[in-house]
Parts: sequence; C-alpha cells; structure tokens
Amino acid sequence: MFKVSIFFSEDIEKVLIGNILLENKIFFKVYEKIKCKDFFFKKNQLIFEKIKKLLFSNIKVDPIVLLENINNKKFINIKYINSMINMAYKRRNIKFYTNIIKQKSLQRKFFIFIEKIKNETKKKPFKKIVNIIYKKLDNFFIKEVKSKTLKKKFKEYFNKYKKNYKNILTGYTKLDKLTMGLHRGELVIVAGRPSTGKTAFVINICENISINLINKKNLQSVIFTMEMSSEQILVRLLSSILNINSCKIIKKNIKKEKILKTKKKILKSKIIMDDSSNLTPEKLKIRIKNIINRKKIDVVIIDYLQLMNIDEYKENRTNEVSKISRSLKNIAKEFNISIIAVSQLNRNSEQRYDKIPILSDLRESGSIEQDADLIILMYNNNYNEDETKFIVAKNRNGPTGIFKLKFIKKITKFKNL
Ligand SMILES: Nc1ncnc2c1ncn2[C@@H]1O[C@H](COP(=O)(O)OP(=O)(O)OP(=O)(O)O)[C@@H](O)[C@H]1O
Repeated sequence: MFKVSIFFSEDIEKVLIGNILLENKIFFKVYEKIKCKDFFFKKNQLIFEKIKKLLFSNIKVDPIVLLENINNKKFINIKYINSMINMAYKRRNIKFYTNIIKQKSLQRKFFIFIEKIKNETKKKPFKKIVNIIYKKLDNFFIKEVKSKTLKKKFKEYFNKYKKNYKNILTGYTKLDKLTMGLHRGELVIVAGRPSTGKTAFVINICENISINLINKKNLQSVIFTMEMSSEQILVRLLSSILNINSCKIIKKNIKKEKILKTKKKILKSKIIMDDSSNLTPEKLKIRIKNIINRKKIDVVIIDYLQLMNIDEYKENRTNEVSKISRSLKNIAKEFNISIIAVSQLNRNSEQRYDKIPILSDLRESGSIEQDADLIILMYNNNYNEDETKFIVAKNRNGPTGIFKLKFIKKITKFKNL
C-alpha cells in the first residue's frame, strides 16, 4: 500500500513519474492537471520538469535519457530513477494518482495561504482583515484556464442537448424571440433613467422564472439588492402575485387572509435575496460560491451595478465600473450562470430631442458596452404612460430590435402587449 501523509505522498509521486517513463504519452494526459510545482519533493519536481522539456523537444524519455540530462547526478541517480520504474510496473491508475497529487498540492497551498493571512492581519482592524481575506480568497480560487479540444467541447455540447438543456425564457415573448432567452455564462445589462421601472422589470423576470413556472419548472434565482431591502422586494412580489397596489400592502390595508393566499406559491418559489450593501466583485463571487455549494443557480440579479465598488480603489470611477463589469462577466462564465445587472443611464438622453437612450448613455460606463452580451435600454413612451419601450441595443448572438410592454405601475408589473 502507498504511504500517504496529509500534505504529500512520496510513493504516489514516484509511481506516476515511473509510469510516464514507461509510457511517455501519459505525460500529456496528466500535464493538463498537474504542473511540476504540484510535486512536493524537489527531486520529483526536477524530474517532471526535465521530462517536460525533453518531450516538448520531441525527445523520447526513458531512464537512461533522463539520467543523461540530469546535471546533479548525486542528487538524482539511477537507483532513484529505477525505484520509480519498479514501483510503476503494471500499475495504471493514472487518474487516481494525478488527483491525489493535485489535492495534496492544493492543501499545502491553502495552509501556506492561511499562514500568510495570519501574519498579514495581525495588527489590522477587523474590517480590513475581512477585506484582505475576500481579496486573497478570490485569487486563491482563480481556476487554471484549460484549453479544450473541439472534440471535447462537442461532447459537452451534445450532452447538454441530450439533457434537454434549455435557455432560460423570461416570459416576455418579444424579448425571448429576439434573444432566444437568457443564456448561461452571459451578462445582461438593463439600463434606463431613474424611475423607468428597471427594478420592476428585473423583479418581474425573476418572478416569471422562479415563481410562475415560465420554464415549466421554477429555476433558481438570486437577487442582490443594494437599493431596496429584501422586505421591499417581497412586498413588490406579493403585490404582483395578488394584483393589489403595493401601497395597500405597505400600509397593511388588506386582510391577512389575502396575504396567506400567496403562501403556496411562495413555498414553491426558488428565490434567494441578499440585501447587503457595499458589495464588491470578490464578495459577490464568494456569496455565489457559497450558494452554489448548496444548490444550482440559474440567474443572478444585481440591482444596481453602480452601487457596487472595489475595495480601496483610488483611481477614477470609470475604471472602477469597468473592472466591476469585467468581473461580472467573468463570474457569469466561471459559474455558468446568467447575470442580469441593472444600470443607470446618464442625463445625455434627456438633452436629445427624442429622449431615446443610446448605448453611450451608460453612466460611468467604462467597458460595460464591451463586457455585456446583451444590453436592454428602457424608456417611457411620452404619449402613452402605460407603455414602456425596450431597445435591445446590443445582442452578441442575435439581432437587435425594439419591443414594448404594458407597465401597470400600482403593482409594478410589466405585461406582454
Ligand atoms: N404602488 C405604486 N403605485 C404607483 N406607482 C408606483 C407604485 N410603486 C412604484 N411605482 C412607480 O413605479 C416606477 C418604477 O419604479 P422602479 O423602482 O422599478 O424604477 P427604477 O427604474 O428601478 O428606479 P430607480 O432608478 O430609482 O432605481 C416608479 O416610477 C414609481 O413611481
């Protein structure tokens, strides 16, 4: 049996390298997953690195070729190399060995990381400690980028088809027709001037996908609401479900039996609300990760982007917003979720004769235009107060266009026309 300690296993490192020496093509299978620094023992790190250099120069590696290319033969001698071959003989559980080496490497890194944090935060106030941990944890979890062969990507794509893996319908038919629904891995921006109903629109989408079974089953959504409290969001949802003016609910002007009518729907709903302020991309990522550890997330809503910030950011606000929108896109890709972020527009559209918003009106926009996959600009129709126009101004994977929805203000609900 192999000897395995918490932080390393000399036997498993040796048996893996031994296998590579017996059959060079194993190296290319494991190289995607482990690098020379993942080995604990210096000798094994040096040997793995040497094998890599030789194989990348198209030189077949066996024990003799390896030894020839080792500079310090006192440190690594033929006896050591042969011991690897002897251990490897007839053992082929490569995936298992690779996983163990990677796991041990991550555990070592994590303990070093904890030690560093202990030293760095000794004399810092608690708030600073929390910020340092958020930042460092984010760096720690950065995934190694893996390149994929077309063959592998095709298999993944085909599996999605088999599982009937669908895009997420919002319930707004004209929008769904233009965009084919929300897509996982994508960032959607919903922008408009104040009080155009941006919050209402994203909450309505959330209600459709997580309460109203628009996609035949309720999908999981998470609302990060920095502008309104969770209670205010709940009131809007109740008002929409019951078709009762939200003011009446706030004033407690309706019978409690009416509220109880929503109980069944609410119990079956799949919405998580988070109304903490001072959200940074790092905090957002950790919060999403915490939820993903428990359940699959389909859509994340952020209300609104300009209320997010980056800790201790001293540069100008445009660069800060750019960094935030870039992070949101990365988070959507990394967790394979759809992110809808509400955004404010600057006053420019109001100075124009027709008041119709355009992409450059995105306030402090920075790189929002580049980072977003879909940008929806909202504005109120001056001639008909009950109608709101939506301009799909950017659609990375489909056509742009305009559609209208009916806005029933007292219940803050948009309806298909
Ligand atoms: N109970 C109600 N009766 C009538 N109108 C209402 C009621 N509740 C909200 N509204 C109106 O609905 C509109 C939509 O508000 P919402 O908060 O969704 O817009 P917003 O674009 O997100 O605003 P902001 O830019 O302030 O975040 C506002 O004009 C508001 O006055």
